[in-house]
Amino acid sequence: MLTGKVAVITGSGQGIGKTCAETFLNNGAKVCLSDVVVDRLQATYEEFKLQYGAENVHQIPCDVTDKTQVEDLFKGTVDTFGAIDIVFNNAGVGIHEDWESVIQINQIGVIRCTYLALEYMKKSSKGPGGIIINMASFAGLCSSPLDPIYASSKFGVVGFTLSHALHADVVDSGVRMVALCPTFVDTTMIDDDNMKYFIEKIGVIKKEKLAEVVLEMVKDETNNGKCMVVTAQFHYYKDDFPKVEDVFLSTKQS
Ligand SMILES: NC(=O)c1ccc[n+]([C@@H]2O[C@H](COP(=O)([O-])OP(=O)(O)OC[C@H]3O[C@@H](n4cnc5c(N)ncnc54)[C@H](O)[C@@H]3O)[C@@H](O)[C@H]2O)c1
Ligand SMILES: CCCCC[C@H](O)/C=C/C=C\C/C=C\C/C=C\CCCC(=O)O
Repeated sequence: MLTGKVAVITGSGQGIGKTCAETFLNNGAKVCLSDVVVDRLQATYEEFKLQYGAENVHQIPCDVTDKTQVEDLFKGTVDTFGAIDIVFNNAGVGIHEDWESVIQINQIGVIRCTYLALEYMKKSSKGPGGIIINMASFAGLCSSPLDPIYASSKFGVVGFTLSHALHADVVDSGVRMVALCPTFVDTTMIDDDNMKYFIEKIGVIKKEKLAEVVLEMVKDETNNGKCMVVTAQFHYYKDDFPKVEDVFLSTKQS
């Protein structure tokens, strides 16, 4: 159970973010919903307020590419619920004509939210500690020619999360930093003819199943610096990323 815990989820007006919000609420957490699309956010907020009570759900519109809005998101959550224990940096876009905005939203947005959330969560700032889950993708672990920019943004999230988890600012902060790499999930993001071939080959993860894995990640207090891979068949922590000291210590000098 997550009773007494407070979660912030970016991009939670629909899709994976909305389903994870529902799973957190069902497990006793208070949730601050957030999205750049305000009418979608409002509709989800109204739905959850009826179901879970106004004391358990809050909404703050936020574009993760805007520093002031991200600051207002975390400050507003603390003002409302008193603290932040869980941040799910989920907001993202798929295939998009403006490649620079994909990097801005999917990669720089995650980095910005991580830095600002940490200020409210780390124990040295009298925060409660907790977990920051950064949404990447299986496309952040392998070459995927369908959209090199999307893949690049997600490789960036994996690299940032696994590296930042080991940084001095994080290791003693009481905050765990974890990356999430699912294959295709049943949201409108994958409504694209170019993906049909791949989807037929590897299948689709149900949002509800992914949300259960996210819940498992929240409850696992030993997962700092790990990367969770989720497929339609199974999920596991990928543990074969070399650390920089492993690379140098294992390299024979000629
Ligand atoms: N659906 C998949 O197959 C899949 C697989 C792996 C990873 N992902 C990742 O999961 C995340 C959620 O995707 P989804 O499938 O639920 O898609 P979705 O389109 O249903 O949801 C994404 C949400 O993010 C919001 N958003 C977009 N830009 C934003 C911004 N600048 N600021 C704040 N919110 C913004 C959207 O309004 C939307 O509500 C994304 O990061 C995506 O890359 C999706
Ligand atoms: C096996 C990769 C599954 C990635 C799912 C993903 O995050 C959903 C993304 C939706 C749109 C993004 C655009 C590109 C798809 C990325 C990878 C497809 C893999 C196929 C390939 O290019 O070889």
